[in-house]
Amino acid sequence: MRVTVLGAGTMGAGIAHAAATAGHEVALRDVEESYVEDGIADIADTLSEGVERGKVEPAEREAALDRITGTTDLAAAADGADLVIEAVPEDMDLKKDVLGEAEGHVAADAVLASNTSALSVTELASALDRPERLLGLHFFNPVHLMGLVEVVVAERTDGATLETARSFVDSLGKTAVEVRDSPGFASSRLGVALGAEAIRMYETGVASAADIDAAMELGYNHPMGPLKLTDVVGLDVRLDVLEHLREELGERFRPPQALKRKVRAGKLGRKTGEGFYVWEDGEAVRPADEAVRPADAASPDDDAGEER
Ligand SMILES: NC(=O)c1ccc[n+]([C@@H]2O[C@H](COP(=O)([O-])OP(=O)(O)OC[C@H]3O[C@@H](n4cnc5c(N)ncnc54)[C@H](O)[C@@H]3O)[C@@H](O)[C@H]2O)c1
Repeated sequence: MRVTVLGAGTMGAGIAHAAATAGHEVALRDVEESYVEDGIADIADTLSEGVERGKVEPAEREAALDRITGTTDLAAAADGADLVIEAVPEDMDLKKDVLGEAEGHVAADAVLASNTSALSVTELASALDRPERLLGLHFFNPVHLMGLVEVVVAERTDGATLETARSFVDSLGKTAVEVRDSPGFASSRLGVALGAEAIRMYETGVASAADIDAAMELGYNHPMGPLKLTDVVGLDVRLDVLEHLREELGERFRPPQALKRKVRAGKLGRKTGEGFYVWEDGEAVRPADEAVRPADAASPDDDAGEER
């Protein structure tokens, strides 16, 4: 398959890596030459780590890199594409423009896909002449290690588009879950619901951060507890998702006060060195053990009058 990836950032480079490793010809496009080069350098580094760990044969690394062509030229990138996946920043207007422009360069039966985390794929499709050819392909970071892809079926996605997308996901050795286009899809909606409840338990003093996480890790075999995972994802990212889901789905997604307070204080988790844990060299070294303020100890249902 000829696959065009738009955006050579974290996710675009990861998707290009996964597709090339699976034997697809990949065109990777970004707006600046240096961004394209950085994306390809990241893929080369990740493949080198795989070789060092004995997971990737040196010849496989070379073959995968040979299958990737970097460019800033959209027409060249989209030429002959069977599948175009956009992984540009999470902005509705930008994504509509990028998909609309790409549609003008591909055959009528090419499939278009968005890696959006949360935007409505149905709304993205409204910008296209052939909305039935668009769906969501929601990859997870780091793409080369994560086994899941959410296949997001928009209102007008047709069967042939879905079939092509499913066989592409299969070819990557990943598992597709099919989700109707709805806020938070399946993964983010459930993930933030668990995270938000864990934060409410933390702020009302039900248990310490470490014990809440241990309950899920040891009692439910989650590889990482919900508070530590919130630190890894970024508290600001989680807050944005909760605010979006609250708007779309209602008050059960209201962000907890402790989350808002930490974000306001710049305690965004691993990337800033503190969230629910203190982080050093990418590792959680101890719980942040912040004193719980009396206001937080009130029932989370008592803060209906809070500012937003
Ligand atoms: N980072 C994650 O963990 C994650 C996980 C799942 C989904 N996503 C989604 O994937 C998308 C990309 O996220 P990211 O983290 O890779 O962002 P990023 O900022 O790392 O990369 C985005 C890239 O797109 C490029 N770009 C901007 N305009 C472009 C255009 N017109 N054509 C081509 N490239 C263009 C930028 O220069 C940048 O290199 C977002 O929609 C995000 O919500 C991110």
